[in-house]
Amino acid sequence: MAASTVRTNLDGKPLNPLTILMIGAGGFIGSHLCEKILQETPHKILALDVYSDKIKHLLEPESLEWAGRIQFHRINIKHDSRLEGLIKMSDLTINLAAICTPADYNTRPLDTIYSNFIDALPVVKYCSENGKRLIHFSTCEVYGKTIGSFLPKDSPLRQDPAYYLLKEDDSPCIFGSIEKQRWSYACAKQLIERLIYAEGAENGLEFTIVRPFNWIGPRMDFIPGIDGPSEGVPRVLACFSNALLRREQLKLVDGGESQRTFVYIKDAIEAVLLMIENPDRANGHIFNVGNPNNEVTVRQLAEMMTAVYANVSGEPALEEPTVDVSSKEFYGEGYDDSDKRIPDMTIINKQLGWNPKTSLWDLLDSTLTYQHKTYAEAIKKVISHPTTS
Ligand SMILES: NC(=O)c1ccc[n+]([C@@H]2O[C@H](COP(=O)([O-])OP(=O)(O)OC[C@H]3O[C@@H](n4cnc5c(N)ncnc54)[C@H](O)[C@@H]3O)[C@@H](O)[C@H]2O)c1
Ligand SMILES: O=c1ccn([C@@H]2O[C@H](COP(=O)(O)OP(=O)(O)O[C@H]3OC[C@](O)(CO)[C@H]3O)[C@@H](O)[C@H]2O)c(=O)[nH]1
Repeated sequence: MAASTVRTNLDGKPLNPLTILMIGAGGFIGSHLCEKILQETPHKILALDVYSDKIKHLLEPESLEWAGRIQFHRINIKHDSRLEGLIKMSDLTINLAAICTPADYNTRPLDTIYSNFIDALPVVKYCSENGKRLIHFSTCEVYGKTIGSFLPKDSPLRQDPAYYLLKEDDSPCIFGSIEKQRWSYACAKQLIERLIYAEGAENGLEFTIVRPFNWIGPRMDFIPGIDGPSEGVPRVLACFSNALLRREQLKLVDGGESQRTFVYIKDAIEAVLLMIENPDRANGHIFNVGNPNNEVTVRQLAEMMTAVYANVSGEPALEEPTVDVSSKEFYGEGYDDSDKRIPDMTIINKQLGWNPKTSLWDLLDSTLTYQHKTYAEAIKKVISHPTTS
């Protein structure tokens, strides 16, 4: 961006360049947010993470366009005394750090709870004590299951939005029993939301809470055996991409009946930038960020990805592209699922005027084009020389 352009917020007020501490900057969302901020704003980023692979293109000295506006700090927030100093140096802290892959929730519940609750505590505390603004990333999973999921399958009430639409200020949070450890993540996220809300109410913390609804796009997670562990289980986009790249069947957990709404990462990042630059409109709010128009069952997602990938790669799809697996077999004991996730958009529309733009077909097309370009050759090599991987 041209240094001389005066950037204004939604109310036409000029914006001063901010220093932003981004915790978890090296992850999927963090990498896109860093890119957006560096390309389109004058703000500075203190990028904190234990990994930097996904933002190395932004850190290389050749990227002179934004040299000096991003600084990487390899820090684990679990145990590092530098955290408070970095929060003090910044105008705003954005906390993205988390264990947030469902395969971990029931198999590593302690790590999941520590990561999503205990490790976030000092971040909230230091922001509150030092009068610093916080944007905290929660999740759509705090809603858990819909009210409608408890109705008989053929009940007409299931079609009524009152029984499924997820509203920030209205919907209850409905989790399964304690032995369903799937909900360890959602419960930890809910408690940190409540703590942040209470810090706002009792101590005046300026906060915004983001509830992402299945943001997807390039750089999400990893492809097992290529840039992540061979036995690792990433989120569904990467699981299905991995199967397509390897010409294997896509696994549908419990029949692939669960429903999700997917939003393109680049649309969603626009919403976060509006929150960053419009504190008067964003502070004290919890925002659903998703695309209610992009709802599919997981089975439909698999079918769409199969069709899009055949187009992108030029290779015909398998005759039987999917296979059913039980959740116990795929995720192990203690897995459970959200049945349906449609975000109500009233609050984000009213406060920030944000709407998602990209259709599911278009976002899958650009994402699978990226997956094919990035991984197809590496997968071919691994398949032809399995022992050298
Ligand atoms: N992607 C989505 O659709 C989605 C949906 C719901 C919620 N979220 C939330 O958004 C946030 C970011 O998600 P993402 O998809 O980018 O995940 P991600 O795993 O790609 O990114 C998280 C980053 O945090 C870092 N991190 C974790 N623990 C850390 C620690 N102790 N110290 C320093 N860094 C640490 C990781 O190394 C990683 O780079 C998470 O809080 C997640 O719960 C994301
Ligand atoms: O190979 C697979 C992998 C997954 N599924 C099913 O797809 C559904 C979605 O799974 P996934 O994207 O991995 O995760 P969730 O949507 O359940 O949870 C995420 O939502 C937001 C977030 O908080 C962070 O991203 C995270 O918790 C699900 O039904 C799987 O069972 C499949 O069939 N095959």
